[in-house]
Amino acid sequence: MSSEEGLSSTITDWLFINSWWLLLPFIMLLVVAAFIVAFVLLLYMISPLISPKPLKLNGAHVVVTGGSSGIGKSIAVECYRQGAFITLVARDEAKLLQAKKEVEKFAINDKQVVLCISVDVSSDYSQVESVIKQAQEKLGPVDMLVNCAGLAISGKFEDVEVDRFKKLMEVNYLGSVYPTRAVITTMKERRMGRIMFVSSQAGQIGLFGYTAYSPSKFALRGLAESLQMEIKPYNIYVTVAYPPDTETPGLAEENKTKPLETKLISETSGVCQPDQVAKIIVRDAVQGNFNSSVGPDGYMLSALTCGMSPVTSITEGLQQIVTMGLFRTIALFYLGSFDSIVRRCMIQREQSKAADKRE
Ligand SMILES: NC(=O)C1=CN([C@@H]2O[C@H](COP(=O)(O)OP(=O)(O)OC[C@H]3O[C@@H](n4cnc5c(N)ncnc54)[C@H](OP(=O)(O)O)[C@@H]3O)[C@@H](O)[C@H]2O)C=CC1
Ligand SMILES: CCCCCCCCCCCCCCCC(=O)[C@@H](N)CO
Repeated sequence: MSSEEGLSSTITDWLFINSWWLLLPFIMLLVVAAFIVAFVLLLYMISPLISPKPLKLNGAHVVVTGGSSGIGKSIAVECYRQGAFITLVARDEAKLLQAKKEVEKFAINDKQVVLCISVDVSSDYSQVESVIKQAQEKLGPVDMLVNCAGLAISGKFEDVEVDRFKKLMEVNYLGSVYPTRAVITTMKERRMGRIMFVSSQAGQIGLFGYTAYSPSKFALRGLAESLQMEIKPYNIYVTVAYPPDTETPGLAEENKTKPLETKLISETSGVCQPDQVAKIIVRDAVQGNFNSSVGPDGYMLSALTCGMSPVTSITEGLQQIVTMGLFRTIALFYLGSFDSIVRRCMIQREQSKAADKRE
């Protein structure tokens, strides 16, 4: 008996099986597992090649549209706290000045400046272009553009005035295209920059009451994906943020006319504070992440709706691969519960209408 046969018979004796061939499936499984581990390790080794270098906010020029209120103002504060120079863009001058004072409280050195510019980002491209030019002359080329100016209107499809559909596309979509168009050439020349679009969880999923709002936020994703493919070789990174309901003057205004269904469905992912949302968004933009989500529901929604969006870290890609099926399963339950909210509200409405008639 050769020593090899001796070894295999020892193993087979030990495992109480009569032929080592029976071990073959396990050996194959081990080999496959080893390959997967090696593949993942290799991916991590090349990950510095695909992840962008973080942007230094200290001394950078950050333009925030919609920076006079809510999420935009919190983003401005967060960047200012990290040493950035800020240009706030919005229409109302009084609100701009008030916001400037609030942001200035968070200075970390005496060189920092907050500039205010009053313009409607959605109406006339040449106006937007000229104010961005002014801002660049005063504070230098834009390192990061935050497109946060936006408006939310909710209501049943037939209740929303027809002109509101156009208005929302103008402010939420074109109002992001114009400032981006005004900074992109300089960014490409400098081969650096960050562009952020503030979409919404309602830009990842269409919901009752958001027939006018959701499309304007979905549009940003299409813009962001296309633009990112064009400008990645120029070292410019795009981030799309998908916040849930956030306690801002904008949300208070929207809530005045929000259908009950929309309220109940939105409650699923709760209400956030603007400072908390801003911290996450700014961190993701600095790191150059394409996707920025808030909270566990936000995380699941983003993994589930990643589609063909660019991937900015190996971990993110692996998480998407592993979790997608599971999250779709969970999503089916959510969808079922949303449908039942809508059905219950309809029945209730009809009952109260019938009661009104009887009186
Ligand atoms: N709050 C929320 O629940 C959520 C909000 N979002 C999105 O985040 C963004 C900010 O929302 P939020 O902070 O609630 O909004 P706010 O209403 O609190 O602030 C909106 C800001 O945008 C400015 N703005 C509006 N229209 C224009 C315009 N045409 N041109 C220039 N500036 C304009 C406003 O200033 P002025 O009116 O003076 O121009 C203000 O500074 C929006 O895009 C919104 O859709 C996304 C998810 C959740
Ligand atoms: C695995 C699947 C998980 C699914 C979770 C689904 C959660 C849906 C909640 C959607 C909330 C929409 C908030 C819109 C906020 C907004 O943009 C306006 N408030 C602006 O003012």
